[in-house]
Amino acid sequence: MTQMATPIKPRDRILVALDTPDVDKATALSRQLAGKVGGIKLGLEFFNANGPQGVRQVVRAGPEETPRGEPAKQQRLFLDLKYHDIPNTVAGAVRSAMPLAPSILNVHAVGGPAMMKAALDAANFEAEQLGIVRPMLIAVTVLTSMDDGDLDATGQIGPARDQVLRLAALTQKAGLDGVVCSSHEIAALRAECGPDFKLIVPGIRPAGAALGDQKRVMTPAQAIAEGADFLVIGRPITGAEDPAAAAEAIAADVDAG
Ligand SMILES: O=c1ccn([C@@H]2O[C@H](COP(=O)(O)O)[C@@H](O)[C@H]2O)c(=O)[nH]1
Repeated sequence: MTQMATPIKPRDRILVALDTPDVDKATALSRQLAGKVGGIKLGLEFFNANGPQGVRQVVRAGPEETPRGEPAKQQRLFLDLKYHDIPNTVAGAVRSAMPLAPSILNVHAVGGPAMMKAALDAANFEAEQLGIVRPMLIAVTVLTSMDDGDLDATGQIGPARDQVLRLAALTQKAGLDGVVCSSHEIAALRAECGPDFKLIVPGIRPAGAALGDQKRVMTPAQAIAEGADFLVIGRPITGAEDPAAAAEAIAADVDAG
């Protein structure tokens, strides 16, 4: 059983990537965005600068005022540390991350079945020890910054879509809850892996937004229409002059779609 089994509103499917080393900036963004989107994602840039203590500070930053003065709800957290190491080391990393009570935790699928199973066992064991719900455990397939040519250069067998499907099948067989994929693979993954397999999708760009280093992209409304469970969106929100307004515009678009 994972933390997010109930149906949710489209805007609650948006997780904002707070890619910054600055804990005060991330905290302020988290506070501004609370209630507008479904949660936040903290990754390598933030974690390497601020560690678990920084994560705690940011997730506790709810809206400054709640409608009836009740305590602010903790933000949903995707802890995006993309573990990829030998099974014993990844299991240890998962155990160490669990006290942060993330909603979503991830590994790289290319780490293989034994590594993924070790991560899952560690998450189950530690969740029981801590008396918390196990986070959704997902695996990264092919990074959304890579196209078929980039994949060839690494010696992996492309095209990207085939490699994503292969790694997703491996992930599902290992018992994990879903994958990180691009919007281009959603339809094929739904057909192959079924409706309950979670698809977490970065590489999201509103029409006309700068792609940056992303190569396999789609707009937020299109990706939701394709069937993404969660969208990961960073720079189009955090790089905007008014991040709260940018998040609200994207959320409204997604709700309308
Ligand atoms: O395949 C992947 C896996 C992870 N990411 C992460 O998502 C965000 C995207 O940020 P943008 O600013 O919207 O490009 C970022 O934190 C990546 O580390 C990904 O992009 N692709």
